Amino acid sequence: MFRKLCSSSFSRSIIFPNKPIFFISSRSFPKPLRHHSYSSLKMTDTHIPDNPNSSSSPIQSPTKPESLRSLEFQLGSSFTVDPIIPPPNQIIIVVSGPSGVGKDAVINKLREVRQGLHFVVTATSRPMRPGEVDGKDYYFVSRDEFLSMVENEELLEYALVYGEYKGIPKKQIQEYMAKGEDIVLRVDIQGAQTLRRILGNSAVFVFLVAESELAMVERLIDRKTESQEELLVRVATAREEVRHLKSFDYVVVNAKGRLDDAVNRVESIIDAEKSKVHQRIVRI
Ligand SMILES: Nc1ncnc2c1ncn2[C@@H]1O[C@H](COP(=O)(O)OP(=O)(O)OP(=O)(O)O)[C@@H](O)[C@H]1O
Repeated sequence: MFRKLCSSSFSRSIIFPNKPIFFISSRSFPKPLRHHSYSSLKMTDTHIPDNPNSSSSPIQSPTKPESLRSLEFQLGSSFTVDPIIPPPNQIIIVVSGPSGVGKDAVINKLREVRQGLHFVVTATSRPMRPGEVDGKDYYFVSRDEFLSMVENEELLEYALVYGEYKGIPKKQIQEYMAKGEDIVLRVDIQGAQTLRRILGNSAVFVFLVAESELAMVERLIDRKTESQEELLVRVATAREEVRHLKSFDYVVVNAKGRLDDAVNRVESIIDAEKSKVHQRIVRI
């Protein structure tokens, strides 16, 4: 019996909780047929028109516009193409980790593979390294210029790192967020700690680690940008810095030869943040 109801002309009638039953006509707007509520309806109450040829004639189902009109009529409002949820908020993602774990390498790759991100260019008083470009890798400024930026409160945060100043220009973040872009900040652990105090939970903090201490030290040696004394300071500092992991939201392992995996992981974090029901709200 039930199968007969479903497969016969019954399928042309629409049953809706607490709403009248309609028959869909291809020509006219649906009119109420009976005033049954769904809960009071019994199978035996249902109007099943006799159709002796039901096995041979094709089932006539309502067209899509008819079905939509009928649903709108019963619900008492039209369907709109407006998004069901608002677009996700822009995020600030802070990528940090000890010296030599591959922060620059991960960020440079992320820049290649992901649209809609603005990578904040940090201002620094340190001299340019071979191959670095002013305005791309850093804004290279003199010590005096840097200190005047501090005085004018142009920096979100700044620090003295290995004897040189580094700071994040506020204006750059505000400008790109206004354009709808997400912001990526690349900072050392000290900078991340300060940013956590300033931004709280409004930003996403990612801690990059190498697969082992040895791997990290080898990467620094291979990079050939530090003297032996500088290497000693960086490696000793890195040992201490791993203890700050707990104040981060995510950790990503950047293993030797697996840079793409680390970048994919960072992308997944961005996607997860964008899918959150309770979005972070950035306040600068
Ligand atoms: N997954 C990886 N596999 C192999 N080498 C890597 C990987 N990631 C980074 N490197 C290399 O390790 C070295 C250190 O990386 P990078 O300069 O990106 O580190 P960093 O965290 O930005 O360091 P710092 O904080 O000192 O600037 C670079 O020579 C880089 O090319």
